[in-house]
Amino acid sequence: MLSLTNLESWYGRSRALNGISLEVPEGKITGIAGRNGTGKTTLLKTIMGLTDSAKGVVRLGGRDISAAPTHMRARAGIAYVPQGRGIIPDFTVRENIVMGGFANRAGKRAVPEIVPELFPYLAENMDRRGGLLSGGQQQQLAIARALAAEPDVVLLDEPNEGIQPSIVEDIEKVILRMSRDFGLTVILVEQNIGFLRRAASRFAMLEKGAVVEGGDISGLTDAVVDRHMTI
Ligand SMILES: Nc1ncnc2c1ncn2[C@@H]1O[C@H](COP(=O)(O)OP(=O)(O)OP(=O)(O)O)[C@@H](O)[C@H]1O
Repeated sequence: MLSLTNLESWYGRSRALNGISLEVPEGKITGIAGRNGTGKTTLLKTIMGLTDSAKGVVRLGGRDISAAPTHMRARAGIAYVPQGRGIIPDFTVRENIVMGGFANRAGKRAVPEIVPELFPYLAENMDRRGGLLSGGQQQQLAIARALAAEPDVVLLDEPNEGIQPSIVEDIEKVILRMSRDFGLTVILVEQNIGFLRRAASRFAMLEKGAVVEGGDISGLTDAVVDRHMTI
């Protein structure tokens, strides 16, 4: 279980999270929603220790990792798939995936066995340069790289943003399988409310760096969406 208590987070002197507390159930998908600029990405970055400074407590399986540097959080079992994917264009598909193995607790530096089943395109194009892949294929690559760490928790930041519709469905299936078949705990930042309702068991709606609504996914009603997401 990942548990966040009173998280505050800063970029320089500007505070972007204002005391977020969230219990993230194990093996389930927790959805994070909210308008642009409300702190969704910052929440994921703060869990990874990637903002300039932070306060509050991040616990993973009961262990307080709030003071741990990013690579130790990765080693503790949290993998981050950032918005914009962050793949290395000059590395091959294989090299990009294996890079994720730096945080593998069993010391494995390999393409996970599950990759061919989840991502047939990647399996068939292991020697292709990452930069030659389409946006959707790069998103798949970023997820495969996260899985190379064999994490317990995966943080996904708008995995379907800017991706051609034909691949969106494939990526959604993979996200669902992460929790249903592999028992991974997932935090999913997602603007597509339909997918959030299908995939997540719990949600948190953010406004100005704070949780304004949250709980069981059944509480993510049209009224809540209208109140906090329409512009
Ligand atoms: N690197 C940064 N330096 C300074 N301020 C930042 C930085 N990144 C984000 N912010 C600010 O922090 C606040 C939260 O931004 P964040 O990116 O977390 O929002 P978001 O909900 O993920 O938005 P989006 O949907 O646009 O990705 C915003 O006010 C934003 O301007």
